[in-house]
Amino acid sequence: MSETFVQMTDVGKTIKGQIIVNQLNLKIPRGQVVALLGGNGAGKSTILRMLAGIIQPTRGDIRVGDWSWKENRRGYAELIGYMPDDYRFSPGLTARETMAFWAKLKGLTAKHGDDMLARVGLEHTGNKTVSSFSKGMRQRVLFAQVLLGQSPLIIMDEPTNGMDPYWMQSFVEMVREAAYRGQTVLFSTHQLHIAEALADRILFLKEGAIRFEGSGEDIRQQLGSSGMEKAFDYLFGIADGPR
Ligand SMILES: Nc1ncnc2c1ncn2[C@@H]1O[C@H](COP(=O)(O)OP(=O)(O)OP(=O)(O)O)[C@@H](O)[C@H]1O
Repeated sequence: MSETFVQMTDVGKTIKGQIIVNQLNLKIPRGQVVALLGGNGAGKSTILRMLAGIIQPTRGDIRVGDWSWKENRRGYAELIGYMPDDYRFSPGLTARETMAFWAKLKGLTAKHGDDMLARVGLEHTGNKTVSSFSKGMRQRVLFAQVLLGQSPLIIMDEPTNGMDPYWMQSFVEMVREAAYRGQTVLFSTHQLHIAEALADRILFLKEGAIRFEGSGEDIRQQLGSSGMEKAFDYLFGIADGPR
């Protein structure tokens, strides 16, 4: 797991004069699962959106595989599956129609869409409109979408938001399988146990910068059994930081 697949070099994002992301440097090897943690407004979604090519950095460079977005937008986009944190589904479309649409965009058949819907346990509700689904069910549709086409890089913004414990566990297993197949995964979460269960590497963000990082094991070794909570307390300024 040594080949760098994602590289962010001196990446910054300023919006309306406010620095949102500050000189971010990050290398992610192929097949690594990385969790982004941080309080509200820490910059997680902004970083994920820049990586997904939805917004552009104000400065610095982002490369995924052989491409940067500036050099080859199409080549770059083809490497990426993105699960946004808020997605407005087309009101009249069923889950199957929605998946068929996304499958077509990726050059796949409607059958691929159906198969993926079954993987997230929604085969029996596929003919209902997605707008009638609960939050957790909508998240599972979005997760099915991100798994379509086995993109080399999967980017997910708070993917387990609203998922019940059973589907959180299934989510963890499916993401692990994806990483085992060599897909690289970057996701944000507020759920410390999901980050610990899933990520090879956890990045703690504050004010658009990485303040602390390591594996779940590293964090426990440095900070004891409640290491994740301690690191989080540090982020919120409640305790002294990890040294
Ligand atoms: N388009 C925008 N216009 C103005 N400010 C923005 C814009 N996008 C992001 N911001 C600001 O950037 C900061 C980081 O936002 P971001 O959504 O990246 O945080 P986050 O870590 O994902 O937060 P949360 O955990 O609440 O989802 C916030 O202060 C936010 O208000």
